[in-house]
Amino acid sequence: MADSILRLHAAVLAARLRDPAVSRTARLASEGLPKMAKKLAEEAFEVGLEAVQGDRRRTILESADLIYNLVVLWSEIGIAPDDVWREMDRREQLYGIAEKLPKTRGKPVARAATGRRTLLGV
Ligand SMILES: N=c1c2ncn([C@@H]3O[C@H](COP(=O)(O)OP(=O)(O)OP(=O)(O)O)[C@@H](O)[C@H]3O)c2ncn1[C@@H]1O[C@H](COP(=O)(O)O)[C@@H](O)[C@H]1O
Repeated sequence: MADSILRLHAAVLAARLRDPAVSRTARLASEGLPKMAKKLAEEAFEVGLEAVQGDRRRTILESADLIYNLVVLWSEIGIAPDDVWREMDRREQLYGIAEKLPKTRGKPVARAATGRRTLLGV
């Protein structure tokens, strides 16, 4: 899936330069960030709606639309997939460590270099 999103990101960057009359991506780019944000929110809602209605197939279709609109929005503000992958890796390493530590008051704790237990301020 990561490769698909990388290919989609490259295609979106290229499509932004095309004629808005023939490219949806170029049209979204010409309409600007508020329109992109609106479309992204709409698609997120549609994913949830189809899932609640039990329509697996349409949930998959709407999920692909959601990812497309997310990548279009990323392209508008200079976010590349790798930026998001790095954050996901950071969380995995952080929470992965936390999973091995006893939790206190519902929050994971981490053992500081000094050996003192501290709450993860995430
Ligand atoms: N991956 C996608 C992609 N996914 C979804 N969509 C568009 O997003 C629409 C789904 O959102 P909506 O249901 O809101 O669409 P809608 O019903 O037409 O609603 P409106 O926003 O038009 O009112 C689909 O009808 C597609 O037109 C996509 N359009 C383009 N791509 C890819 O983006 C790249 C650039 O393509 P162009 O934008 O066509 O140049 C190519 O690699 C394409 O494959």
